[in-house]
Amino acid sequence: RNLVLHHFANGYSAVNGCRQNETICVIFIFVALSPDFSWSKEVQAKLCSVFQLSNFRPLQRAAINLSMSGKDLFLVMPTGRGKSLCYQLPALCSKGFTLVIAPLVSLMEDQLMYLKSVDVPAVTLNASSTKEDSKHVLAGMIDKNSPFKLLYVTPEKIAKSKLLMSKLDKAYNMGLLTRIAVDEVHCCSQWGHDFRPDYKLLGILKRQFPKVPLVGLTATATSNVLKDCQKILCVQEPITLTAPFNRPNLYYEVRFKDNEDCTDQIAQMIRERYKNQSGIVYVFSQKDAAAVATDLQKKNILAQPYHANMEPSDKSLVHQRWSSKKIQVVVATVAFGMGIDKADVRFVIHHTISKSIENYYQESGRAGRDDGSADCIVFFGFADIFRISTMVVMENTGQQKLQNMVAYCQNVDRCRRAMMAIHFDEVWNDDECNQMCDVCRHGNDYITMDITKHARDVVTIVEMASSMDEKLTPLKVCDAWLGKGPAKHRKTIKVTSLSRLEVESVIIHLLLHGYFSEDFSFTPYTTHFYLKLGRKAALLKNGNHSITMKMRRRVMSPATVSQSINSAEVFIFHMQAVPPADSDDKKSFLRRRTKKYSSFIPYSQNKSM
Ligand SMILES: Nc1ncnc2c1ncn2[C@@H]1O[C@H](COP(=O)(O)OP(=O)(O)OP(=O)(O)O)[C@@H](O)[C@H]1O
Repeated sequence: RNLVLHHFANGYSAVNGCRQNETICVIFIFVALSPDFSWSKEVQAKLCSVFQLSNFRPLQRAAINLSMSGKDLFLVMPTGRGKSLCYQLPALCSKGFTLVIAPLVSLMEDQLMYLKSVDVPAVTLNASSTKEDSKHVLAGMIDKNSPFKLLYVTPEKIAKSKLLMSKLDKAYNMGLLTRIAVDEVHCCSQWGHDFRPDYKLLGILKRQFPKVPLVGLTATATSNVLKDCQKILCVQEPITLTAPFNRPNLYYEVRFKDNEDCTDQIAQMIRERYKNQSGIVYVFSQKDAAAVATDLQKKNILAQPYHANMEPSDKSLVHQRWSSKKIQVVVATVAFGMGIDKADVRFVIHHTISKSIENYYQESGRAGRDDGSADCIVFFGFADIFRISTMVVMENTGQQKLQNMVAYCQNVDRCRRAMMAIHFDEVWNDDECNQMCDVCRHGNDYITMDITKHARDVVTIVEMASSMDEKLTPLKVCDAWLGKGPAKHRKTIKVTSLSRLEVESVIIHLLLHGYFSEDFSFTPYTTHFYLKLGRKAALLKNGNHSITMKMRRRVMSPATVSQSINSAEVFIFHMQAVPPADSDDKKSFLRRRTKKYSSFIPYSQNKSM
């Protein structure tokens, strides 16, 4: 047991979400790490001769051995680490065939193309299969000589095709249905980031074929999501293998959008820093995909849009052109995702924040699959928060997940990996980041501000509006506070001296901490987001209540920096010099220095790669 724990402690693997006795689970995995099973020689030989790989990556051997020995398994492994091998190799080393459930036809086609290239017989049954193909596949399922080793189907097919279920039944009774693999298993759970209703019906597989081992694969699932998947799939006591979530080669950074459009900045980065390198720019909507791609093209960048509303042939053309480096950048909505297996993606830039940390981890994880360094940069814009908030308004935990993503972006003092680790139930030691996030690299780039007075002022604006039966969008609150609102309000409002970015940061802080909350209003065509007083707003009536927030120096105007004169660390960290004793000199000294902060060199350009 100590040996196993030592192995885990060194990052090779981890176990969680196990309902079994932990010791038994650990022993299973310990045993599974052994290279001495009856199938081990064949597995090793086919790894080299068929898949042309020389070694297993962490957890692959354990997953394959557990699956070969008939255990039900959940495998949580970061995107691009080689989950597919964990069911493809066992399929090849067993009699009969493995049934693979995958969410997208395009994903299956990519897999089939790959398997064909390595001579592994695999077929698919989906809505676009011809009659002839379907007939051939259905006959093959009950052929003792198994003409294929893997059968890919969509969950819809399982739910809708009685013919398929009856053939599976026959194959089961003949002992030919050897294994079931459920790819992107988190799609079963409504709590996951990509729920698909047809996945909910997959419990039928374990109920009908209880003796067939099932492996569920995903790149991102919290233990709660996995528990939900276990229930939905009717799997009694699966072993869960969780690879460490960390991708040490990815550099995480958040940049503030200081005006609504950050496309110029993105274009500059692509032309200079990422010259001739492949990447993805994720955007919020189909309209944004087209607009940003056009903007980049105008700047002589080979970019093309990709979104769900395009013809399938156009989508695969963009994918192919990008994979073969005919274009440099895909400007995509989240529709460009599952099944993207390009190894040398050097940057994933989010033009708009993702709707949750899980989504962000997954989307940004498409960078650096070859283990080379890659950048994951997200542009954090005030207005985007509310666009996304109205989009996820019907989702169960949509607002909470979005708030976590916003907190990730607003954060200035915690390692970004540490923030992600919380979502994957991992304990993270910040030292291990190795300065591969903007916070760890520029850790002291923030000031703690007392924002109590500011909070009172802005809360009063919303309170006043509400007493006049007026609803204010967050943008209107900003404008009003900056003295730019309708003339009738100006006399009563205490205009702030904060800059626009500071105003936005304070409002976000108050929203995240319950001083404001969201107030949605629905019309037949759209959903509006208004700010209303939150559960903690009343605390501000108490003279002793105070609120502090940490803010990046770069975001702060000279006025604010000098307001937070308590920030002796400003002098120590940045100036490495003793500030003038005289307070006027001190202020002008600060002003000079702050000017410098606002012209910070972008982080990723600052790093040596
Ligand atoms: N042991 C290995 N050694 C080297 N490369 C490997 C190994 N196993 C898998 N790979 C390669 O890693 C790449 C990603 O594999 P795969 O598509 O299975 O990842 P994945 O974990 O399923 O990712 P996703 O979550 O995006 O579906 C493939 O190109 C595959 O050939």
